Amino acid sequence: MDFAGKKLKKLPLSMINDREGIRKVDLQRNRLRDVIGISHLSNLKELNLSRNDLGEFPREIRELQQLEKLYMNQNNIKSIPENVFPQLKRLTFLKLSTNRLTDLPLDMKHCQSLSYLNISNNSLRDLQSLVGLPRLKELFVERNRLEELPVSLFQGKEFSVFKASGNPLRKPPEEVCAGGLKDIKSYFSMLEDSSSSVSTVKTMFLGSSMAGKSTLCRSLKKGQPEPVGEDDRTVGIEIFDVEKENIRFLFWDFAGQEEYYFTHHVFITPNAFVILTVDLCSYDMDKPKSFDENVSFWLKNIQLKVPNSVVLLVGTHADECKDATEVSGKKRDIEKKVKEMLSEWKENLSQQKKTLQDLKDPALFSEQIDEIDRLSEYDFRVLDLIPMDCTKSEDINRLLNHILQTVSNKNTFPNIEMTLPRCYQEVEQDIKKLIKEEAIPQHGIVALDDLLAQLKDRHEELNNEKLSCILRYLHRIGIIMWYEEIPALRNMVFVEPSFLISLFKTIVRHDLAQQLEAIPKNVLKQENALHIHRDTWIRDFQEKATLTNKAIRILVRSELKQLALDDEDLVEEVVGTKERAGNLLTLLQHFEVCLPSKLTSPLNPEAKEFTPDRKWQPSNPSIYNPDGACLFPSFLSNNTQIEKMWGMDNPEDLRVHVYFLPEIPHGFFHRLIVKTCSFYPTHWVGLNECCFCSGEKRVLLREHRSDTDHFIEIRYKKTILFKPEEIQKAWDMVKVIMMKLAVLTKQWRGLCQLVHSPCRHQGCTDSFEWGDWQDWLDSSRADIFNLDDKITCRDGHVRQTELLFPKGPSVSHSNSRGCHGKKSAYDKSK
Ligand SMILES: Nc1nc2c(ncn2[C@@H]2O[C@H](COP(=O)(O)OP(=O)(O)OP(=O)(O)O)[C@@H](O)[C@H]2O)c(=O)[nH]1
Repeated sequence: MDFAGKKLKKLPLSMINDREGIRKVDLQRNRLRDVIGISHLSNLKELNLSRNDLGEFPREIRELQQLEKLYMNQNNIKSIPENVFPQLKRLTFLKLSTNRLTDLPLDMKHCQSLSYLNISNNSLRDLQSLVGLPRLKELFVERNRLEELPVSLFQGKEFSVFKASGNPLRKPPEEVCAGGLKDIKSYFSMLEDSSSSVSTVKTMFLGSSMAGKSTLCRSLKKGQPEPVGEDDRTVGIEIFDVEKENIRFLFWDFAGQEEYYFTHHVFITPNAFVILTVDLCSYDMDKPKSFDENVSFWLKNIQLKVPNSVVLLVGTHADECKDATEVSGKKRDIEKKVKEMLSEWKENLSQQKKTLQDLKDPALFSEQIDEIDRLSEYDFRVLDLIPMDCTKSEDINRLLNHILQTVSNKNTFPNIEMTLPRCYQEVEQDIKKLIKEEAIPQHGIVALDDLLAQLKDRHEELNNEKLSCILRYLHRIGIIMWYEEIPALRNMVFVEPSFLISLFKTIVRHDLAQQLEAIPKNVLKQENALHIHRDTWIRDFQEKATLTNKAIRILVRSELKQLALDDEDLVEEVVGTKERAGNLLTLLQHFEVCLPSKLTSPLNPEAKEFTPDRKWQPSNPSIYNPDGACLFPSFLSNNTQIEKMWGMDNPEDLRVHVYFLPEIPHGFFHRLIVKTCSFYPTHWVGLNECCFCSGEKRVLLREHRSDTDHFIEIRYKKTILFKPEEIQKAWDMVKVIMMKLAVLTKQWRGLCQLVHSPCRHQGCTDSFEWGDWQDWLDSSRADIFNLDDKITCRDGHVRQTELLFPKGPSVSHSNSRGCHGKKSAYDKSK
């Protein structure tokens, strides 16, 4: 029986009276506060009570002895009485996520058949009640308040899924849990031998160029002022390992110049302490731009990426201000503007939620409303500004004490202290020793098998699985880099991250044109290049943001030479050979920093022959071309090429607008381009536009940023779309882009999106809002179009619906449903 979204406050009588017949009831998205009478349905097997207003777990449910599946997610349940679950002997599936549970009943372990349990998004501190559930296979406990997981939960147990992210975990630390079940089990088994408690804090120094980040890092490490020359700009990122009062700090000093922003994103990770450095002397209270560039830009980017960060504001150059009054005035001004910014962000979210809830049928937007709720719950904290003079010892010490105090506060940093098996630290130290003893090359690039073998020599008790688990942990906290998820790099470990970062720096740097200019003649010769080639490389880079693979090879080679590391094998490893791309490009592409520019690769002799009427198999489009080039979209400065290739916009183009809340993160659009263009080899890229082709089909992506709205426009060029198959093809292409967009969005946890189709009438500003569009992305079914369906916008323009939004197979197309502007278009529930 389907009673979903009927605004019910009580169970419908028709349902209760049909006592024995009902097997399955869907009551989701109503306003139920109780379910009195539910026990009459003695044969009920599936009950969906999600998204209601239940404040208590209804005891009556224990009478439903045939119940197999129970959905109680998204209510306000605070506690569950005893003696319910032992009665539900057939219950296999229980979803209790997004409630207010602080405890679970002790007798929960007697729910004998339970195999799926989701209790994510509650306030649970303890999972002891789950120990002993005999059939549990899938367990979700994300975003609770768990500090420890009971070891007995995993003993003799074969979970197929276990998810625990978003908890202040210390035992095992979140970085271990992120490795999955195997890593958790390995961790506990290694913990049995011996353990120790360690406190590690990754501390990220961010802020505009010349603010004083490097000065702070070096001075804090030394415990006294350490001047940095004005021309000693940080390139990329520098890492410092600093131990103070038994707390290990990993200082990450991020370069402040704009050219580096788009690679920083990769290294801004959760569970870190952020120090945002602002030059107080050059800060101008009367110019909003000054606050935007020096404070708000950084805060927004941190908040979008890691929305539960703790940020400490540090105001440097205080000694260069006129007097103490100027310093305190600027401190107050920055703090006030930050507060306004944060409350504006909260207000925007609640306004957006209200807009969705005020729609005629808010149930169609329930997932989007949940997303907004999720964002509102994040606690992004910005601590008061500490003014200082980095050239003064007492200021450095004052800051150091303040940092120590802040990270030791359990309310601010609940999980810096963690319990680790002793071998975790031993393996880390052994890796350092291996480098020192030259058993691992100085650059730290080592084959996984080799590293495992060497570590095993020192730790007979650890097998490969356990060692890999430790390596994964070290990667997650930033001590080594091991990109297991990239097939080409799976067997490669970078035990010296600073070396890898220094390779990044050879290409991603503010003075790249000068670097190219400085390539000496003899080096050019080695690559069979002439001076005139070098001039073209510089021009191509400045005008088209492309850098040829030859130039990349030369730059990296000379960087390696400078580091006294120019052995040929390493060069091959890093910069590649004629047959394959090196590690560096693989990584840059993996992080969506660049993409191979226009394919001019030679014909592939392995390619399948084309036979008419048979589906054609393209040859490998990602073949590496040593004479090719890389395009860095972030370095582009105009859209000239796109304007030529795309031509004029036409109101009849099929259009989708993806709105970003609170805004499009810096670098997002270019990453989307890299992701999408690697899929469509024929493409043109510009500053905030990109256009690509697939056969006759042509699509444009365009980024719009204004003071009020940020959105990405997807535009499918007007073609005559008559037949459902043609329309389907157009939507398929849009779908591919939106899928890439959704994948990318996962990297920014503080982000949510709304999708609109603008009215197709020239000059009309009305638009239609899509319902829970993620369902469309997830579904593999073809959309079904009824070409007679019409929809009317607020301004009275009547349009066929199939060119406004894709539809699920049985969407109601009736105009009488009142699909006017800003109403749901894609109805997932139908
Ligand atoms: N007088 C004074 N000089 C400072 C202070 N802090 C930093 N400086 C100087 O300002 C200059 C820039 O400092 P850096 O630490 O290199 O700045 P940064 O933020 O790391 O800059 P990027 O590397 O470009 O990101 C250096 O010459 C420092 O010595 C301060 O509080 N007072």
